[in-house]
Amino acid sequence: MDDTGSTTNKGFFRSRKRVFSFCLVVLAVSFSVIMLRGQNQTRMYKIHKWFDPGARYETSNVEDTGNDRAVQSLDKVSHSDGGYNMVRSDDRLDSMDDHFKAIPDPDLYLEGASNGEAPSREGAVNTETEPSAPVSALNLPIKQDLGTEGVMHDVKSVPRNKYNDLEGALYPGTRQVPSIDGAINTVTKLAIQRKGALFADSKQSMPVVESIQDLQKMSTNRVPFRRKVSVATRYQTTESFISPPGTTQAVYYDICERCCYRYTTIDHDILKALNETELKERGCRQRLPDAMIFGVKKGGTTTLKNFLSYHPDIAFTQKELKFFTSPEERAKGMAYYRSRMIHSTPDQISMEKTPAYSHYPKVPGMIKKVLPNIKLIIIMRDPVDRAVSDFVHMQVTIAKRCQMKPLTFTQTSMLRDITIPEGCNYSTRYEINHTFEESVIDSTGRVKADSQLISKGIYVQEIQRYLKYFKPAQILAIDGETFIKDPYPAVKLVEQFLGIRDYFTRDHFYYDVQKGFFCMNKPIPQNCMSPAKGRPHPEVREDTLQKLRDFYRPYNEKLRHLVNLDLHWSS
Ligand SMILES: Nc1ncnc2c1ncn2[C@@H]1O[C@H](COP(=O)(O)OS(=O)(=O)O)[C@@H](OP(=O)(O)O)[C@H]1O
Repeated sequence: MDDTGSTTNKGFFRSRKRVFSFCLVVLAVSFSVIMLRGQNQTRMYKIHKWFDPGARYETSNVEDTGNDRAVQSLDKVSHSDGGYNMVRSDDRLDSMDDHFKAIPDPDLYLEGASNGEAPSREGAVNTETEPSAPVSALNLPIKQDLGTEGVMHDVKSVPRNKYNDLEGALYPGTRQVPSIDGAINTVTKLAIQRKGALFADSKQSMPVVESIQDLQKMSTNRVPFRRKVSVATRYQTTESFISPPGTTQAVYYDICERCCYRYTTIDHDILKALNETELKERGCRQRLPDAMIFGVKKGGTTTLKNFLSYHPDIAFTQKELKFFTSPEERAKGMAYYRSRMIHSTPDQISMEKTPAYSHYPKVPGMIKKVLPNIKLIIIMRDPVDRAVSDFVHMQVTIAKRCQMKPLTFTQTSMLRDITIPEGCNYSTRYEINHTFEESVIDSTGRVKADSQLISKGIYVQEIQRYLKYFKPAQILAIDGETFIKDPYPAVKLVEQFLGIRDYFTRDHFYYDVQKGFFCMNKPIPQNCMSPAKGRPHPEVREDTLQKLRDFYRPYNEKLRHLVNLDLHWSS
């Protein structure tokens, strides 16, 4: 044995230096082989993740494009008569901008093309041709049986008059919330027991809630109470602790190691971007959306977005980008659109949500041109509830625009007591009047089918427009009413649909009696939507409700067949 310890090739290995160099070369070669294999495996993972029935990625496409799936897909699509060809081009984003120039502005539909008039109800329904397949043959990938999940429950009306801001205080009326029996599931009970006590807000002199029994009693007796988060509660984060949840300052949770942002609470802007260095380290880039929530307005889109934002495999752009509905935004081009997206890691799905995308007829065609493989999610609720919710939303918006803030609770309890200044009602198509009834029923007693409060509830038409461009398997429809009563099955369905990790568990969610809705308990405890979501609704006259139900019935019936969902509100 020589001084290298080797028994072979004495000539070559006669010095330690040569042995060391040899080892270095071997190491370098092995490392390269491992890296190459690793890359291939990543590609395979992506293919597996995205190749489900209906997705239109091709193996070569995915391998070529690597991590930047959506952006690269732009250069492989060009339109020809009757279809989409795969072509190559170098000026990918710019070339796609040309597509927009050829497409009429979607706003023309809603604001009226030349005479300022919106199309009639018939016109609206027939603006687009019917999808090529008969409606009954379409089978969207959602067949939910959400009733078996354990926390489905009856709904009861309980008073909700405890809001004291403009967002939440319009009406002291009633709202539908789940009954306590069904709502408090085991997980919530445990959470409450673990916390020991919930405290009443001293200002409102509401009772203290100390046990699950107290909670049940109060709910049965319809006693309002507020929860105060204990100031002593701290959560382990790698960030320095700023302030506890429930206070006005945001707390940042650096608990998603592979994300490009820190989490904060739903009341605040819930994702906070990392700094430049951190973004680089984690391979973060802005990417065009792989998936989006495209509707419907007031369907529960924000709650779904917020919940999904906490999934480590999803990077959800928080702001509604409204790119496809705004000519000004589109004029800025695709590179600009991408620059508005949140940073995502190569393994994350990049998402945005703009509910208006479902309501503008030309939008599906535009999306198809630039994002042909996108996965689309629509969440729909009873169109009658949607209309009331939209009415309240519009009143708040008008009030804000007219600088009527701040208003006290009594002032806002009924907007009919407030004189909206001339020129304040900026949206004539909505025809927002003092009462809901005046806004949706005309002087002859008929439903105002042209009003956007009404037309935005014709979901079957909206989905059909998307089905002209996208395969059914690219669209996931969620029943927003079921989602309100229990969000868990819906988020599981989304995970499945997107092909991402099985992350959410039941104990991510709990029913918050004070809020009257489900909130998140994980990864951030007691994380509810802001008062702008779940506003009290006005009482609506029974005959108005009946007219609206009659109006929507045929559309809902068609919708039920189309999406293959058991929509309890459809008949
Ligand atoms: N968990 C939870 N918490 C609070 N609110 C919830 C929740 N789940 C669904 N919702 C319902 O979401 C409705 C608002 O819908 P959107 O977020 O789509 O509205 S918007 O179009 O973005 O303005 C909102 O409508 P309103 O009740 O009229 O405010 C809620 O009913």
